[in-house]
Amino acid sequence: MGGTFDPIHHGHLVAASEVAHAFALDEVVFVPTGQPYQKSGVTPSEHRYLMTVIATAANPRFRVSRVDIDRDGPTYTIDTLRDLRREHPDADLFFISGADAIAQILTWKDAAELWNLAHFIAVSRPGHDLSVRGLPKGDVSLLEIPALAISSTDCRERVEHGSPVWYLVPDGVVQYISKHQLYRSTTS
Ligand SMILES: Nc1ncnc2c1ncn2[C@@H]1O[C@H](COP(=O)(O)OP(=O)(O)OP(=O)(O)O)[C@@H](O)[C@H]1O
Ligand SMILES: O=C(O)c1ccc[n+]([C@@H]2O[C@H](COP(=O)([O-])O)[C@@H](O)[C@H]2O)c1
Repeated sequence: MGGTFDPIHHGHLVAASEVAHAFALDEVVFVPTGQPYQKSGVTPSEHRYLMTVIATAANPRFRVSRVDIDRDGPTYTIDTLRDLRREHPDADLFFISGADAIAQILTWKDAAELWNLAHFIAVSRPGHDLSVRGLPKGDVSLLEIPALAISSTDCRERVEHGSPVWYLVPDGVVQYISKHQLYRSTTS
């Protein structure tokens, strides 16, 4: 599952857990982006990586990969999947993403080649249509998951305004955000 995870929240974790169950996956690899070229003002990757490690540590089937944060330059899924294929030459690879991300996938770098590298699984997300119109049949699966209307943007804004993020993100992530004073406005 690729994501910026700024911060990781329970929407991500429920999506990963539901897909792992539905597709009988051996493990889910969370891959925090290094430089998500379509987003600005993103928190340094080591913070996002460590929050992802904290959030997934208790689940023996969850793992976090550094392939994207250790690669220089903008993060493209084509490179993520090639790196993961190199690490796991015999694995069946699935790429998990939300309905909002899957809607954009044809705009991603080398989109036509992505389908040869993994099977794509799009999960439902409140506020976004779950549809594979225009995407290659057979290469993308859709999965309805319990709706959690949580976004990283909302979590960041809550912290900035002094509102709680308890139960939106795992407890360890609440504590990590507080310890490192992430998402505080620099002007206040
Ligand atoms: N609540 C959710 N339910 C289902 N999928 C989600 C949810 N939140 C995020 N996702 C999916 O998880 C992947 C990684 O998401 P990302 O790290 O960008 O989180 P985000 O909450 O969308 O962040 P931001 O608000 O900063 O854009 C994306 O494919 C996204 O669609
Ligand atoms: O490959 C691309 O061009 C591309 C463009 C936008 C997003 N992605 C990937 O989509 C995943 C979700 O991204 P984000 O920024 O919404 O968290 C993450 O793994 C990104 O690397 C990939």
